[in-house]
This record gives sequence, C-alpha cells and structure tokens, in this order.
Amino acid sequence: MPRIRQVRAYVVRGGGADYHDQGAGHWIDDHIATPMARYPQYRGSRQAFGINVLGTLVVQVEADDGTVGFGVTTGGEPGAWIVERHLARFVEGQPVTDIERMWDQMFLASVHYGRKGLVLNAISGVDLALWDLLGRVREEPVYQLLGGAVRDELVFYATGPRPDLARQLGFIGGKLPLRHGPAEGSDGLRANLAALGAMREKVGDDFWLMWDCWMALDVDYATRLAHAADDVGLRWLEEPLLPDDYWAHAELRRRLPARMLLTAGEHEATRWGFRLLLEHGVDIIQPDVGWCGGITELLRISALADAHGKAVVPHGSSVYSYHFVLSRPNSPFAEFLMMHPDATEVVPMMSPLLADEPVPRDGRLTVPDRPGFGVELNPDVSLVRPFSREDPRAPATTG
Ligand SMILES: C[C@H](O)[C@H](O)[C@@H](O)[C@@H](O)C(=O)O
Ligand SMILES: [Mg+2]
Repeated sequence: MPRIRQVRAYVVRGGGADYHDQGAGHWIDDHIATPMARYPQYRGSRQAFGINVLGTLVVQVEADDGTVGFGVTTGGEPGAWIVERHLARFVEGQPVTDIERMWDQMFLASVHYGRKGLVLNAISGVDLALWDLLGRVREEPVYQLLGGAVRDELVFYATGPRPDLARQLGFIGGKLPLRHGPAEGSDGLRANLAALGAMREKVGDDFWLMWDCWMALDVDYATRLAHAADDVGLRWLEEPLLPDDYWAHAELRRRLPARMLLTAGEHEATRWGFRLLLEHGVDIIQPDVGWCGGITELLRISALADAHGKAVVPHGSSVYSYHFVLSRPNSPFAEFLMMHPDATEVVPMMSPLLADEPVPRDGRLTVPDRPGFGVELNPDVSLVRPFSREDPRAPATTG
C-alpha cells in the first residue's frame, strides 16, 4: 500500500463548500433569523456579520504512487494554516490505510485549542481527503469502504424558500429558512406563521414542511411558534437554540407538541457533542460531515445515535454525506440544499467547485459507482495555497 507523500491546503472563494459564500440577491442571505438578529444592522443579511467569512478549504493528500485524494469543507485561510502547519505532520509518511490513527493523532494533538469549530472543520477536511484517497487507491466508492449500500438510491428533502417547487420536483419535503426571531416580536412571529400557512396551502397536507431556525430562538419563543405551527403540520423545528445550551434543548423537547420533532447538530462536533444532544432530547441529529470530524468521526456518531434509536440525517454536504447516508440503516433520507439563487431549479450544491457533482432527479439519486467520493475538482476553479511549505511559486495542481 502506498504512503502519503504530501498534504496540501487550498482556499477558494465564491460558493463551493462554504455555500453561504454567494453573490448578492441569493435567497440564502435574504433576511433569515439568526442569533445576531438582536442587532438590527445584522438582521437583513447573514453575510453582514460574516457567515461566509471563512470561505472554502480544499485539502489534497497525495500518495507516493501519484494518486491524489481531496476533501472540501468550510475553513478558508485559517483552516489551511491549521492543516499545513499542524495536522500535516500526522499524515505525511503514513500508509493510506491508517486513517483511524491519523484521525486520533490530529484530534488529540489539537485538543488544547480545537475540540470543535474550525479545527474540527480542518480535521474533517483532511479526513474526507483520506477516505477519497483510499477509495481511489482501492478503486472503490467510499460507500463500499463503509460496508456497502443498504438502499438502492437516496431520497431527499429540499432546503430553500420554495417547498412548493420542491414538491413539484419530487422531493419528500421542504425545509424553509425561518425569517423572524424573538427580536422582531409578535409581528415577526405572526409573519412566520402566515408564511408557513401560505406554503401549506400551496403544498397540501401530506408534504413535509420544516423550519430551519439557525440557532435564532429561545425556549419560550420556540414553544409558542411550535404550538401554532403544529396546527399547520410542521414536521420538525430545526436548530432553534444555541448549540451549547443542551439543557435548553431538553426543556424545549419537554414543551414541544408530541408529534413535532426537534432536530439539531449541524454546528455540533465529535461523538461527545452529539452524545449531549442525544441525551438532551434531540430527535434527529444532523451532523455536517465536513464539520463534525469527517467520515471517521461520523461513523462513531451514527452508531451512538443508533444505540439511542435516533436517525442521522446529515446536514447537506453533497457527495460527502451521500456515501455515508447510502451505507447507514439509520439514515433514511438526505438533505439537498437548493443553491440556485431563487431555489427554482436543481443545481449542484457546491457549484462551481466540483466537476461531475451529482444532483437528485425527481428528488432521488443513485450514487455514482466511481472511486472515492466520485468527484473531481473543477479545473476552471483556481486554487490558492496560502501556506505552501514548498516554493510558493509552485503551480497549484488540481489533480
Ligand atoms: C437555510 C439555513 O438557514 C442554512 O443556511 C442552512 O445551510 C442549514 O441550516 C441547513 O440545514 O441546510
Ligand atoms: Mg440547518
């Protein structure tokens, strides 16, 4: 088996893995409730407070036989620095097979300043690249490395402002961004409910409708919103609270209507973080495989959830979660983020970063049987390697 010769970290701006990094006029930056909404100047746009401040991090790992694997996540230049200046030393020179040991060393060596957030994004990026590389070396798709498919195809719900179109496109449900939080008072709450009611009229009674609250609420507001939304058949309330307030999650679970699900996890990391969410009332966990610790940690998180009888529906991360969902019995469906600026058509989630990025058709997807995660970097996307440990004039290779 080949050994890893080099790890390289690149940054990319404009879409990609940091999918909030979009141009003006995109729905994903149009008055969506956030914890920052208590400050009026940050209420109309999440980019105004820096939701896209990091940008995309691309990690390449090259083996001594020339095979190159890559992974992508949100991390930008600080993430690239962590990869090149710290994590690379635990990967370079190692057999491509020894992913568990590399993961353990990356995590333990950074635990004094990492544990979650950007460092776990960087570790996840390296981990995804390692799984991609192993698949390419073994000429197998990642889902085969994970034990094979437990279903023939994936089914998706769609995230975006147009569940009515998502229903026509064959998705099993539509997750709306919540637009107003506590800072906008009763008027905002009424506007939320009016929008939900109008959408329910458009999609009918059987189509799933969910709200993504992006950490914007408190227990009292979420309780009042949920009980009113229960009359409209809201299927789940997603990430209503700040991720670290596990105790508020437990209290909100106690107050929610019995049939409404509480979901969370996209901003959580590691098995320990998800253990807390599972033990504090969350019904479906939604780790992002590019943020929670990568495939290696998500395997542990998923098994823990299964032991709790809970489903794992990863936060949309394109092919990086599709291979995982395909191979897990307790991942019955997946998320697809509608990244067209008006959410009126299906476009690749990480556009323009990945060539051959598969997208659902009629809300379904058969994962391509290509080695690794089955995608290549778009050769038209320029990769910048800000912390090269070689001659900085060396051309950035994408292959
Ligand atoms: C639509 C939400 O506000 C976020 O932008 C979204 O990325 C995330 O929360 C999701 O669940 O897709
Ligand atoms: Mg979400």
